[in-house]
Amino acid sequence: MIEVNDIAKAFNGKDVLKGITAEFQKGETNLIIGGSGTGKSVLLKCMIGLVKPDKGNVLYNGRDFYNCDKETRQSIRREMGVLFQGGALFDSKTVEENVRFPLDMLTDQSIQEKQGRVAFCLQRVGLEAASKRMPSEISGGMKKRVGIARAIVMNPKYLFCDEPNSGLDPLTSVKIDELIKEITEEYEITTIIITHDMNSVMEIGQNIMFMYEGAKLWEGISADIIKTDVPELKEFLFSNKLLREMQP
Ligand SMILES: Nc1ncnc2c1ncn2[C@@H]1O[C@H](COP(=O)(O)OP(=O)(O)OP(=O)(O)O)[C@@H](O)[C@H]1O
Repeated sequence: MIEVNDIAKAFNGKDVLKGITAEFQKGETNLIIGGSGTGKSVLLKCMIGLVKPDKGNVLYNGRDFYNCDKETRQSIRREMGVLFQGGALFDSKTVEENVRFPLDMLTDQSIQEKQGRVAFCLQRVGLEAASKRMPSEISGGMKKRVGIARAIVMNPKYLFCDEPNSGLDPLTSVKIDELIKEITEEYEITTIIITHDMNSVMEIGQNIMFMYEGAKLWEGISADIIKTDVPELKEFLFSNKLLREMQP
């Protein structure tokens, strides 16, 4: 479980996060939704240590990420997997080398152990046949799969995905969502996904948090979201024509 307590952050005097408190459960796909510029990415960066919050704390299974010793912080970091927007693959490395990269950087495993783990992860995302290809030779959906394989190669307890569906067609998006949800449940990972994709909200929104101007305005499950009374959330949701037609 990840607990975020009263996280605040300002840039150049502008409050970007205004005291966010939330819990994200193990084995669930936790979604963070909201319009552009509402602070979703900054919150995620505060959680993974890329941006230091001005106030508040983040607890990883009770361990306070910003108020712990160096060794504890290092071990929490090793328990995190991140799927970056756009995949962030190294163009000059093969699929297999991209997935192996965290193992090369962070472990002293033998080459056989690393190859075994990489083969397992590539097989898990259905890409074993593409291991020797270069990123330029594979599709956008396959690149996301490589990103997922790399994000899970260290066997993470926590998985962070920044807009995993961006740039994908609807069918491929659904497949990526399903893969992330399956992996989350199978390995009991606490997964946090930033998304704009309303299909993801409805299909894999086991816990959804809606942000507006740096604050949390709503949280709940997908079955309840379209019954919301929060005007800002209604406006966000029902800008989507399909959902407008489903509006109760
Ligand atoms: N390093 C930074 N320095 C200054 N301002 C920043 C920095 N990072 C983010 N911001 C500002 O913080 C606000 C929130 O940005 P953030 O990227 O979290 O939005 P978002 O909700 O993820 O939006 P989107 O959905 O468009 O990605 C924006 O106004 C952005 O310009």
